[in-house]
Amino acid sequence: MTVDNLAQPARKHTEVAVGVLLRESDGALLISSRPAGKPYAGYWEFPGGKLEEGESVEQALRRELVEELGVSIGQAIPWKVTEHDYPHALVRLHWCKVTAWSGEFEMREGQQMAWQQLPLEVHPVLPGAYPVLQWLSEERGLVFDQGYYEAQQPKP
Ligand SMILES: Nc1nc2c([nH]c(=O)n2[C@@H]2O[C@H](COP(=O)(O)OP(=O)(O)OP(=O)(O)O)[C@@H](O)[C@H]2O)c(=O)[nH]1
Repeated sequence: MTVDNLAQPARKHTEVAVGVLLRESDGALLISSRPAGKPYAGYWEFPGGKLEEGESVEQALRRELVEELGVSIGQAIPWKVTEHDYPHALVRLHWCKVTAWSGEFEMREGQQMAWQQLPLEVHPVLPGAYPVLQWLSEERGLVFDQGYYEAQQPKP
């Protein structure tokens, strides 16, 4: 262990379950805007949220999608795990694919949602979602251009 490690306790990860909802008819993906009052309000992201005490990723995702969008998901298929270090939190994102759900979409937190093809037309996109856009692009034989999304970030 280095002196740095002793001086600065490791930041604790915030575990987050995130759903990539894929529409069967055309492969469109669901993206939603972060509600007012949260960090990065107005940024577009994949729906999901933090795990609560004792919850599995699938349980948290199921709960969050009811709370945010009013839909009940079928199976959450674990896909990948990423980490992102934001000024407000060090997050570990558990990405799941979801291809089945029931219920009508309702924006229960005053957010917006959009079914999108790649590259996304909505902006700005939360940087923590870039890796997923890259994997989805690769799966579809498309080029992922991070610069396209970075250019749409608000200027400081
Ligand atoms: N839902 C979601 N969160 C993401 C994505 N990418 C990403 O970095 N994150 C980060 O993961 C964390 C998720 O927290 P959240 O604020 O959405 O969770 P929550 O609904 O449980 O929030 P709250 O209980 O604090 O209101 C945030 O730090 C957010 O910046 C994404 O694509 N979707």
